[in-house]
Amino acid sequence: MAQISHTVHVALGERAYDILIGPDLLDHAGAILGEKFPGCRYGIVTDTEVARAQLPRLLASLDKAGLAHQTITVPAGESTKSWEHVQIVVEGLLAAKLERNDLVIALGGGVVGDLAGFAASITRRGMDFVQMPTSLLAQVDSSVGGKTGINSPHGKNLVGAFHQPKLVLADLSALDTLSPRQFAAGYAEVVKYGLIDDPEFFEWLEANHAEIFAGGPARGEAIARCCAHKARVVIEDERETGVRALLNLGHTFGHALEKDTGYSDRLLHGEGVSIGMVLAHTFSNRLGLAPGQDAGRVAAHLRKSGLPTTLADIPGSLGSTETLMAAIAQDKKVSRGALTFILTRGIGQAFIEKNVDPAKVSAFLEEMRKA
Ligand SMILES: NC(=O)c1ccc[n+]([C@@H]2O[C@H](COP(=O)([O-])OP(=O)(O)OC[C@H]3O[C@@H](n4cnc5c(N)ncnc54)[C@H](O)[C@@H]3O)[C@@H](O)[C@H]2O)c1
Ligand SMILES: O=C(O)C(=O)C[C@@H](O)[C@H](O)[C@H](O)COP(=O)(O)O
Ligand SMILES: [Zn+2]
Repeated sequence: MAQISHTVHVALGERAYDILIGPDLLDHAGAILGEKFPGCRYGIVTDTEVARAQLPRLLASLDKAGLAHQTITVPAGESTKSWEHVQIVVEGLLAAKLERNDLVIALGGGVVGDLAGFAASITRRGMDFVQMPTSLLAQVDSSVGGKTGINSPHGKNLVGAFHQPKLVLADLSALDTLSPRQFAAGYAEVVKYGLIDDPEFFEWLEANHAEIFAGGPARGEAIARCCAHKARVVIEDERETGVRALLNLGHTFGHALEKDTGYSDRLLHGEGVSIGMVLAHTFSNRLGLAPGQDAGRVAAHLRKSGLPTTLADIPGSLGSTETLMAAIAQDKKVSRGALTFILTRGIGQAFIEKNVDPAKVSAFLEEMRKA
């Protein structure tokens, strides 16, 4: 029997699903899927590193349950979120003769989840999929909420679809093979939930982050709290017409930096979010909205967790401020040409600010480059 330590329900009417969290879910995935989706065959999408570290557990459990499956393996890393790999995944699903009512499994981090989810959304005009997140980032954020897609040379996540999974299985023991740098990157998105509107959670993280990193019971609790937070927001605003934009705290800056560094190992998504959240707090302070000590406290906690917090922490040289501003101008929150930022009045008091003056953003970035 699978041990399920937490269940979070995402109540989206006919698109509702559960997030199951537990220590050994990949070993029981076959039994869980066989009962929930009788008769289905499975197209597993994973990357080279996860294929080595975690795929054998999933394959063994599907075989034990007698479920038919084919695996499509893509290269690990952010550059795999590309048109080229959408084509490879879609053609792989078709070559495996998976039918519209079969299921795609995304086994991996956010890259595999976003890519496989998008491929599922367009294959045979829409196949269902199951998220099996194996990175901390994917367990607390990307596997939940239905944003899928790829990057473009024009910007981050500019191509995609809203496509909710049918089920999320978050196996806590999968995190045992994740590198410390990747774990820390995922932790930035954990901190994000506290900074948006839950100052008590941020305080709890300050007190418990060592146990979360060490793999104690606080880890599962943190993951469940993040999923519950994200589920609440997604239920209220599935397609980001309003409050869901709060989940983008730190991302306008972060995405521009990811594009500038070529979607490479120079800056992981969570690292960009870490720097972006510090910039969002500091910018809010410069605009007279938030106390300076809050930005300092946020930066101190992220730094203590092994994350970069300043532009100078990014290895190599950055493009010009104009280049960064051009990337920011392609952000999906831009409306009628006006910039939207998630700003804050302090820890746990984020808000959506429309019509932010680009000249102020540009001057702020100039200041931060010299800091
Ligand atoms: N859809 C959303 O709502 C959403 C939310 C947040 C982030 N994202 C996206 O998610 C992506 C980042 O996700 P990520 O941080 O998981 O990156 P990732 O998918 O690249 O995974 C990180 C690295 O860790 C490896 N890995 C993953 N699980 C492992 C395991 N258990 N053992 C060993 N290695 C493992 C992967 O192979 C990869 O090299 C970005 O593209 C970001 O834009 C999407
Ligand atoms: O789910 C959301 O909504 C988020 O904004 C979560 C983010 O952590 C995530 O990085 C998301 O992919 C960013 O969305 P985007 O719309 O700015 O591409
Ligand atoms: Zn993110």
